[in-house]
This record gives sequence, structure tokens and C-alpha cells, in this order.
Amino acid sequence: MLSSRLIAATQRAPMARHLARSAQASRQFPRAQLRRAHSEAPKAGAGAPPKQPLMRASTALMWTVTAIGVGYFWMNEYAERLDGKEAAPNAAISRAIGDAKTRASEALETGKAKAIDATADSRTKAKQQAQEVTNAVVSKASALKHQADEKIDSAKHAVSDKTGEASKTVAAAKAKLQGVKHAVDDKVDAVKHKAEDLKSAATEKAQALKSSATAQVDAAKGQASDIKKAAVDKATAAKSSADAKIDDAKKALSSKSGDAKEKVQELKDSASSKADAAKNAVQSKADYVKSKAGDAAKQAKDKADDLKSKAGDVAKQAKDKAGELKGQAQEKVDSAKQQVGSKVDDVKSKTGDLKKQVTDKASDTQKKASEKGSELKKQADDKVADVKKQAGDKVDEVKNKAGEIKKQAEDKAGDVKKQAQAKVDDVKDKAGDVKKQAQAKVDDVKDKAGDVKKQAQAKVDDVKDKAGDVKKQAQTKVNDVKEKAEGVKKDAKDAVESGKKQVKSAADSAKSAAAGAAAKAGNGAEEPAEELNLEPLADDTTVVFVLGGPGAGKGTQCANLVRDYGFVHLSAGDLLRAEQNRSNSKYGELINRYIKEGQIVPMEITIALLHAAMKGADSSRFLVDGFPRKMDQALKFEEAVCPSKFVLYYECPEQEMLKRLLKRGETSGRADDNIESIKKRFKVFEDTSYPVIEHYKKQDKVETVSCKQSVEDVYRQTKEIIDKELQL
Ligand SMILES: Nc1ncnc2c1ncn2[C@@H]1O[C@H](COP(=O)(O)OP(=O)(O)OP(=O)(O)O)[C@@H](O)[C@H]1O
Ligand SMILES: O=c1ccn([C@@H]2O[C@H](COP(=O)(O)O)[C@@H](O)[C@H]2O)c(=O)[nH]1
Repeated sequence: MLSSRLIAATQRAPMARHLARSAQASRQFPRAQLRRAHSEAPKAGAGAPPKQPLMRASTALMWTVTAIGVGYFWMNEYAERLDGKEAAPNAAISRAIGDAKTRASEALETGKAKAIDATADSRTKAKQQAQEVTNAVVSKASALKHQADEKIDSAKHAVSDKTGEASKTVAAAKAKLQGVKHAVDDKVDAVKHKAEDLKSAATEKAQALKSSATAQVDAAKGQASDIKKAAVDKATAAKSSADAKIDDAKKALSSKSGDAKEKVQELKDSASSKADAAKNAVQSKADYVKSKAGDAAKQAKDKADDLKSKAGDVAKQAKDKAGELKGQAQEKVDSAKQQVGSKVDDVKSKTGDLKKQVTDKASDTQKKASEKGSELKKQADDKVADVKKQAGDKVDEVKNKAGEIKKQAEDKAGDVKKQAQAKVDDVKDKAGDVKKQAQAKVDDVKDKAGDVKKQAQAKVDDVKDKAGDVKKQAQTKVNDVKEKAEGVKKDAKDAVESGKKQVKSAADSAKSAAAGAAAKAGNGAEEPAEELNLEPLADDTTVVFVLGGPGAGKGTQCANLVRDYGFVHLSAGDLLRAEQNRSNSKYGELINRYIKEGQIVPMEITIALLHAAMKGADSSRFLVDGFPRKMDQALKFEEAVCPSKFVLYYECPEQEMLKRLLKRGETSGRADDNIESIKKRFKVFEDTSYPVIEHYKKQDKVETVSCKQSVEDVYRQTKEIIDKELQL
């Protein structure tokens, strides 16, 4: 209504038309604004604030009111001007203007009211639209958020899956590494076992070689020993056969002349020394073979020990190598483990970072909606892909490294195996060499044993030949002696008769002397020597007193002198023992007691026995052994029997004499060759017998011989003295 009137008024006046257009324009503005806002709202929902349509409606309302106000102002202005210049001529116009004023005022009021209504309406609508837009925007945002959440969840799952996969891959890589480690360990163990086997095989071989060498050496020793035994047996048999022959010859010749005796003695000595020489030769050969066998055994043992120690070294080297290899493999495995661990940590930390970034991004996404979500997802995917790729690369790297380690371990194991094989071959070669050397030694020993056997056989044959010769000679001698025996039989008979007489007279002298001595012994004093009534001996009788401590070697040296100088050896001790053992001897018991106690038997008995023996002897040269042992004996003998030519004194340390006597006591059967008797004899020698030697020393009749040397050396000295004293 306002507009139609305004249009009518405007048609009537330019001012009114202008006002009408303004009012119409004012009415149309809010609607256009709202329409535009409405149409734009869905599009702007993503970014425009929801209050904008309301503001636009308010602005339109304000413009409408302003337009109406401006129109009303201009209308009044125009009316006043009309009132001032055109009132009179045109009352109708004035009325119309008044009317228009009123109507305008009404219209203004109505417009105001309508504008207020329209504003309220449009505000409500705007509110509704804004609400709708807001709802749409919120729901869109919520949908987007939901989508973003889903995408984030999915990204999270993807990340988690990827992380799980990465963990699995890492675990698989670890398992592979473990497998490689086990494989390396197995290889190392195999190498170790191989080395152990090689060592024990080498040790066994060395042991077998040693046993074989020892057995061969033992066999050689046994052969040598058998040869020696056979040779010794043969030599002994030859000797005993020769001895038997000699004994036979001796028996046959025993009652014959001193020449025959000497010959027999010579033959005996010669056969004996030859047998001794053969024995010694066999012994020294056997010793040589023994020592060679011992050397061969020692060399074989040394070689075996050397082999053993080399095998030990090889095993140790192989063990060390295996240990070194194991250590290297362990180091590599540890390093790979460390790398994998650090990569896992890295992946974990990256995953953590990623999670954080994802969470941060998620909150951003919640604010910035889907692009960020997709971007984040893309980043997450990229990261995951990166991580996956890195993990894959690492796994490949680890795999490669594990492969390399495995290959290195295999190469090393191969090298060690080759080295061990080379060592084993070397040991085998050396063992072969040692075996050859041992075999050569054994052959050598065998050859030498064969030689020794031959030599021993030759010696035995030689001894046999010589024994045969001796036998022949002995036989010849026996025959010779037999022939002479008949001739001398009568002489012998006479000699026996004469000897019997001498023995009887000596026995009688001894008897009377012993009776006196026994009586004296019972009284504690000795029988006077004057009671001895002895026949004088030949003028050329030569007596050498042989003195010295018990066991000094007097008897041994006398035997040699008998052999070489034709002395008659009279041992006072032997004569006393013979008398002691003689059946019906009245003094047997007494002599036995004195000898056991190491005491000096009463001189009458001993001198009578000596004298009788001298009387019955074929020779006038006497070695009186072990007499005089007391001063009265010395004085009496020289007065009643014969003065001595000189004294042969065998000087010997007590310790040496003790040793010799104990040794002799093992076989002599003498009642005084025991420690108690020996001690007593030493005491008697020192107290009673040595003064006799001093007595003769004063007369410068003593020739001293040191007995510490061998029998031969002592005899050499003895001979010199005899040659000098007897001027031979
Ligand atoms: N020079 C020596 N070296 C080593 N042993 C010896 C030597 N002379 C003798 N013998 C040994 O010492 C032991 C004693 O020797 P022998 O019988 O000749 O001594 P003796 O002086 O006559 O003794 P006794 O006065 O007791 O009759 C004997 O077994 C003998 O073989
Ligand atoms: O003039 C002598 C010589 C020896 N005896 C006794 O005989 C033993 C053994 O003498 P050997 O010379 O050692 O064979 C001696 O101990 C004395 O008891 C003797 O009484 N008178």
C-alpha cells in the first residue's frame, strides 16, 4: 500500500517518484541479502561464521529504516518548500501534500512496524538458516571428524600393523641371526671335534708307534739277552767242561810232580782266563746291544713324545683357531644384534614419534578437518613406508651381514680344516718317518744282535776249539803223567811214608805243645816255647812272613806267588782250620772256640802245625801267611823253626777289609766271617798283631804293599818286591 501510494505520488512529482523508488529499493534489500546468504550458506559452511546472515538482515533493516527516514526528510523538505512558494495557488496540492504527509507518516509507522516484523521474521529465518547452516556445518565437520578419526584409526592400525610387521621382520632377522650363530657354533664345534679327533688319532698313532718300537726294542733286547744267555751258557758249559777235564787231569796229576801241577794250573788259568775273556766279550757286546737298544727305545720314546706334543700343539692351535673364529663370529653376531637392537629401538622411537605426530596431527586434523587427516595419513603412510623400507633394508643388510658372517665362518672353518688336515698329513708323514727310523734302528739292532750272536758263536766255537785243545793237551799230559806215574809211584809211596812220619812227629810235637798250651790256657798263662821239640829244616829254607789285617788280601796274593814263583803257601789259619776239622783232633774244639772269638790260638799248636807242613813240603820256599800274629810267636818261630827272610805287609784300611770280609762271608762258610767275629779280629790285629809288624819294621824287614787297588795292581807291587828280595 505504501509503495503504490508512493508510486502514485511520484508519478505526480519527481520527488515523490524518487521516494517511492527508494522505499521499494529499501524493501527489496533484506530479502536479496538473505537469499544470497541462504544460497551461499552451504558453500560457506566450511569457513563462514554462522552469524553472518543475521548481521546482513540487521544491516538491511537498518538501511530500510534509514531510507524511509531519508525519504520522510526529503518529503517534509519538499512540502515546506512547496508550502512556502506554491501554497496559495494550489490548495489541492497542499492537501495532497498534507495527506501525503499523513500517509507517509502512517506509512513510516507501518513501514517501521513492518520493518520491525520483517526484521524479526528475517532474524528468525536468519537464525533458523544460520542454525541450519551451523547444523549442516557441524554435521559436516562431525562427519569429517569421524572420517578423519577413522582415517587416523586406520593409519594407527596401519602403523601398528607396520610396526608389528617390522617387529616380526626384526624377530625373524634375530631368529636368522640366532640360526647363523648356531650354525657358526656348530661349525666351530665340528672343527673342535675334528681337531680333538685328529689329536686323539695322532696320540693313538704315536702310542701305537711307541708300543711297536718298544715291542721291537724289547724283542731285540730279548734276542740279545737270549744270545747272551746262550753264549754265556755255552761259555760256562765249555768252561765247566774244561774245568772238569782240568779237574780230572788235576786229580790224575795231583800226586805227581810240581811241574805237572803247574802245567795243570797254567791250563786251568789259561782256560779260565779265556772263558773269562769270552764272557767279558759277550758281556760287553750284550751291554753294547743293550745300550743300543736303550738308545733306540729312548729315541723312539722321544720321537713319540715329540709327536704327542706336536699333536697337542696342533689340537691347541685348532682349538685356539676355533675359539678365535667363535669369538669373531660372536662379535659379529653381537654387533649385528646391537645394530638390529638399535634399529628396533630406532623403529620403536620413530614409531613413538610417528604416533605422537599422528596424535598431534589428529588433534590438528580435528581442527583442520580432512585435508590434514589425509595429509597426515599420507605422511604416516610415507613414514610407515619409509620405516618399512628402512626395516626391510636393515633386514636385508642384516641378512647380507649374516650371510657374509656365515660365509666367513664357513671359509674360516674350511681354512682351519685344511690347516688341520695339512697338520695331520704332516704328523702322518713324520710318524711314517719315525716308524721308518724306528724300523731302521730295530733292523740295525737286529743286525748288530745277529753280529753279536755270530761273534759270540765264534767266541764259543773258539773257546770250544781251545777247550778241545786244552783237552787234548790235558789228555797228552795225563798220558804223559800216567807214564811217569808208574815211575814215580814208588817215590810217591816213599814220600807218603816219609810224610806220614813227619806228620806223626809234627802231630806229636803239636800234641805235647797243645797239651801244655791247653793247660796254660786253662791257667791264663802260656806254655813256655822251649817245650817245642822240632826237627831242624833244610838250610836253604826261605820263609817270608805275609802279614796284614784280616781280609787284606794275603791269601789272594799268595796264590799268585805260588803260581809264579813256586812258593809253598802255608796259611796258619788254614792249618788251624784243617786241624780243627780233622777227625780225632784233640784240639778241634779249642781251635774252633779261639777262631770264633778272633783270639790267637796258643802258639805251640800253630808252630807245630807250620813246622810239620814245612817238613812235608817239596819246596824250601815258604810263604807263611797270617803268622806270626803275636810277638811270642814271632820270637819262638824264628828261634825254633826258621828265621824269616822278610815281612810282606799288606796295608789296607779297615773299612775296605770289612767290606771284603762281609762279601767273602757270603760264600766262604767260615765261622769268623761275620760282623761280630770280624770286629773282634780287627781289635786283636790292632792290639796284638800290629806290634809284631812294628817289631820287624824296626829291623827294617818290612815291605809294605798298599791293598786298596785291584788284585792285579797289588800283585804287580808284590812281584816287584819278591823279585827284589829274592834277587830274581
Ligand atoms: N785287591 C783286592 N781287591 C778287592 N778284593 C780283594 C783284593 N784282594 C783280595 N780281595 C778279596 O777279599 C777277600 C779277602 O781276601 P783274602 O782271603 O785273600 O784275604 P786274607 O788277607 O787272606 O784274609 P784272612 O786273613 O781273613 O784269611 C777275598 O774274597 C778276596 O777275593
Ligand atoms: O797264627 C795264627 C793264625 C790264625 N789264628 C786264628 O785263626 C783265625 C783265622 O786266621 P786267618 O789268617 O784270618 O785265616 C784267626 O782269627 C785266629 O783266631 C791263630 O790263632 N794264630
